Amino acid sequence: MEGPRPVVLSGPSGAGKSTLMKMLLRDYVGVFGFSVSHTTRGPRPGEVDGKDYHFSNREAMQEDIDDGKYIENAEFSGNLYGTSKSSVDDVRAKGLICILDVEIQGVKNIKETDLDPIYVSIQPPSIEILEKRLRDRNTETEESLQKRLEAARVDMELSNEPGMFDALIVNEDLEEAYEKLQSVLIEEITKVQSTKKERCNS
Ligand SMILES: Nc1ncnc2c1ncn2[C@@H]1O[C@H](COP(=O)(O)OP(=O)(O)OP(=O)(O)O)[C@@H](O)[C@H]1O
Ligand SMILES: Nc1nc2c(ncn2[C@@H]2O[C@H](COP(=O)(O)O)[C@@H](O)[C@H]2O)c(=O)[nH]1
Repeated sequence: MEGPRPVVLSGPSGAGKSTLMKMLLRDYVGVFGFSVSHTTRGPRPGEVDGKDYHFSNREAMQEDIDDGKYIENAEFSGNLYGTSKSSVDDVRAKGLICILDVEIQGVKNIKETDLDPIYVSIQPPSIEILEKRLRDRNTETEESLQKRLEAARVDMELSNEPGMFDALIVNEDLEEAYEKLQSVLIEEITKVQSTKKERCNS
């Protein structure tokens, strides 16, 4: 498909991916679009079906995975997560930079496809700070928090492998991390903004 390159945002749960992505969507209306994933985990308070996730069940998701409707899928902390082809196509068809928020197995799976995104890893300053952020977010049970911290340790190691990511951003100060993220994506942002301007002027 023609158009701007998608962006894969990855990194440990609690590192700040959603926070940074929401900042991009807020500041660049008509430039970015979020690929809404499917998951078997239950919604958190305030999460909206079809906006934050397509909340599903394992049987339905597995059937669609088997039917080839997903670009990638992975098991994370006891739940199934996946990116459907239609979620990405819907965003790309509008000429927007499609943002995919996926864990590390999803990154590896996407590398086997022809999507050709920009790969960005958002990392916490330390595992201790990550734990504090996850606890303060108040979304996890002790069991799921421990699973996420274990997955975070694996992620923090794998993310440093050469060639895994185009950019690694440590999210210590939020504004500084956001500045870095914008600078990594500036070429694609400018492309979309120029196309929009040309359309307005013609
Ligand atoms: N730079 C920062 N300093 C302090 N707190 C932060 C920072 N960035 C994000 N947070 C907070 O940390 C928590 C985790 O952030 P967020 O939910 O964006 O992480 P995430 O990577 O999207 O997690 P998940 O993968 O579980 O969805 C949130 O409560 C958020 O407000
Ligand atoms: N491989 C995929 N990973 C995904 C997808 N959507 C989200 N995620 C990742 O799951 C964890 C947990 O998310 P949470 O919302 O339960 O906190 C996080 O690391 C996300 O990046 C997906 O479609 N595929």
